[in-house]
Amino acid sequence: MERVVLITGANSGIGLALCERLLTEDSQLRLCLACRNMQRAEAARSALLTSHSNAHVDLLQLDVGSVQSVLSAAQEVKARYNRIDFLYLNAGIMPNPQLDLNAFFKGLFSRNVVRMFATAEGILTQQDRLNSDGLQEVFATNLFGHFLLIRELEPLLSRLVWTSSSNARRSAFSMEDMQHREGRESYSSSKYASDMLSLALNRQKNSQGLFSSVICPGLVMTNLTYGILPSFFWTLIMPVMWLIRIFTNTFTLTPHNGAEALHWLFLQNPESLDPRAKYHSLTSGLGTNYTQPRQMDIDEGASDVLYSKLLELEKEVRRKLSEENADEEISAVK
Ligand SMILES: NC(=O)C1=CN([C@@H]2O[C@H](COP(=O)(O)OP(=O)(O)OC[C@H]3O[C@@H](n4cnc5c(N)ncnc54)[C@H](OP(=O)(O)O)[C@@H]3O)[C@@H](O)[C@H]2O)C=CC1
Ligand SMILES: CC(C)=CCC[C@@H](C)[C@H]1CC[C@H]2C3=C(CC[C@]12C)[C@@]1(C)CCC(=O)C[C@@H]1CC3
Repeated sequence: MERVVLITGANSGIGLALCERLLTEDSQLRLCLACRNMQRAEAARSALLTSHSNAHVDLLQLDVGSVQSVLSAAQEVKARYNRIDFLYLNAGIMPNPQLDLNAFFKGLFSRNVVRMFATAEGILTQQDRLNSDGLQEVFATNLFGHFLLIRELEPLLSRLVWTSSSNARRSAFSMEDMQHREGRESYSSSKYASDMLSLALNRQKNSQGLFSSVICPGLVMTNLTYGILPSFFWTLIMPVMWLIRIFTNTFTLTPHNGAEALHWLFLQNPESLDPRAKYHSLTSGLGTNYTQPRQMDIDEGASDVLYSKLLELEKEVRRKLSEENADEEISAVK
């Protein structure tokens, strides 16, 4: 039977590499690339069809950072498919990243140097802003848009896979400020929230046959990392990065390597997976790829609280949207 796989943020980086890997694994697959920019989505589709000429590759317009776009895209998915075998929640942003060079050089000479290279703990901040739905942009894109998509498509779904990060950190997240309006680590906070949400979804939905997993792709050269340092600089320090890889294995560096855990999960029986584990894509010093589960630092109770808060926010945004639509209808009649 033809399996249907929907991937958000599939037009570049890790998402596009995953598409390549999945088509190599199963040429009968129906892939749906859910992207906000249709020109880039078309280019990704053409690239995939060049290497897999008989592949079934569909495109879907989806801006996960916009409530209206998620709701419209979900309607379109329901009209097109009667089930989604895998939903990869991969789209993500890190706007205006700032590297704290002082902390970086201090970290280089500390006991935590390996941890710093693996997680970027203490050396990276971002500047977030409100989007047109009145939500924090990073929260809306990396977490809430995906949550809404899951809620809309729930009856069609069986497997969810989140592209999280080693940068997800408990101390960056606050339940009182889940959108991270106050701090400067919105990326870390949103990724920690996705880890929590995955656990909560497993607790609430496994009995109904829905399973969620989280992965970390390692440090990968993509548009996201080129936003932190320019691509020529990364190319310049590539020999140093290969050296660091010997000590951490988290410097996967290429999108193909970064997609290792996403691909590996595609081959696993969901019941054999650990809901409290994050599955890491790792690459050894000799260039061998493998997947390793590592326990996440999460409370089950807190994950349930986050789930309830997201349901509340969902109600609020739906109410706001229907009020706005009603206002528009009234002014159209006038
Ligand atoms: N690169 C790395 O080292 C790491 C990356 N990650 C995670 O991996 C995931 C993929 O990122 P990566 O491949 O690195 O970076 P890219 O920037 O190459 O890919 C991000 C993808 O997400 C899409 N996207 C962004 N915002 C939206 C939106 N509002 N609606 C729909 N699609 C959107 C982008 O589309 P567009 O082209 O339109 O911008 C792009 O296709 C992210 O979740 C990221 O946080 C995690 C750990 C490390
Ligand atoms: C010599 C050398 C390799 C310098 C690079 C220093 C930093 C720019 C990187 C060190 C750890 C990196 C890292 C990320 C970005 C780049 C670093 C801060 C991520 C935050 C990218 C996105 C993620 O989701 C996790 C990554 C963790 C490690």
